[in-house]
Amino acid sequence: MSLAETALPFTDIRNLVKSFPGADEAALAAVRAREAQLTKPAGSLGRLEEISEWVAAWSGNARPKVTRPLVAIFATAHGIADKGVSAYPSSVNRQMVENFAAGGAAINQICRINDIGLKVFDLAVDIPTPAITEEDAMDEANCAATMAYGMEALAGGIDMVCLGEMGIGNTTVAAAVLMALFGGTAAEWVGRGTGVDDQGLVRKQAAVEAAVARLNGEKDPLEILRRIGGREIAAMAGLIIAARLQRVPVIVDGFVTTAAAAVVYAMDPAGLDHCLFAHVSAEAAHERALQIMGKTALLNLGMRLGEGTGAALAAGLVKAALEAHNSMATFADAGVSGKDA
Ligand SMILES: Cc1cc2ncn([C@H]3O[C@H](COP(=O)(O)O)[C@@H](O)[C@H]3O)c2cc1C
Ligand SMILES: O=C(O)c1cccnc1
Repeated sequence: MSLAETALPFTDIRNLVKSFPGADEAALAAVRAREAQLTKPAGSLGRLEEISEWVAAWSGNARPKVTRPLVAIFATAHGIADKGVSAYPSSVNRQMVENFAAGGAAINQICRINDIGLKVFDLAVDIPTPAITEEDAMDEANCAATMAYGMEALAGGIDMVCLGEMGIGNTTVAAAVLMALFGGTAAEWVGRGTGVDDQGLVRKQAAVEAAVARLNGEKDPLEILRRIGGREIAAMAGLIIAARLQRVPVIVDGFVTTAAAAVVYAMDPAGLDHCLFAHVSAEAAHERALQIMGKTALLNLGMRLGEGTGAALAAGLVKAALEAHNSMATFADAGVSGKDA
């Protein structure tokens, strides 16, 4: 299918968000009932128990399983990268796409060890979107088409999806989107990304301020995404929306993927209930975004890579949680004494 055929205008996307299903309460209750029977002290698997409940609630399976997990990496280029806001050049984007294909990136190793599929989606990786300090990144048709393209990552029976991205300059774009959505100052949203020096940080802050100023107070989340976002952020926002409708749990990675999630959150504060936040990135403002949305990340490993690496690590824990839930013996099966028996 061509992008033009799959393109949705923003009104259609708003309607999709309005039709979001809630949690599957029956599946959730079934998991809680089984959890209570398993041979361990009640609650002793901590957040692993919550993970089993979360997969059940959002996949609609009383015996939650993940058999086809995928890391979807959206790769693109940003005009803003030419303004000295990243420690690396945009040529890295295509080189990393080739590295993903050759199996040489960090994400390849984490996917292999956790038996997770990996697909890279090329969002015109050699054609940067205009610098958001000066021009809108996308027009509506393009932004909606890119969101629709992101939705296609669920094709082929994917039953859990991890968000990943590659796009030099995208921590600047993510900071601009988050500031426009949630307020605050550029200094509060900007961090060192790939490792910019102090002067780079000042340039980044100025770029975020200029991009947000261009919006003249625009608060519509899709307009913010279109005007000062980027293609990978649009595709990931689309994927989060499609996953909710198709009952596929989503694992959000770090700062950049959280900016995509924040667009959906701003449209519907319950719209991320099917998303697990994998880790707190070392990118300073990530924790701030999580706090605003009331999310508690699973891991804190000091990582600041992107590519979906944190999400893929969390996916390994999800698999472990589900294996424990589904394969442990019950007190009755194993003849183990229950509490105070
Ligand atoms: C070799 C390399 C591999 C990467 N993999 C992810 N990123 C990460 O760094 C970029 C964002 O940081 P900034 O906003 O500072 O450019 C994104 O491409 C992100 O995915 C990488 C960056 C580099 C250099
Ligand atoms: O947390 C992230 O997503 C991140 C941080 C630094 C560079 N790229 C991505």
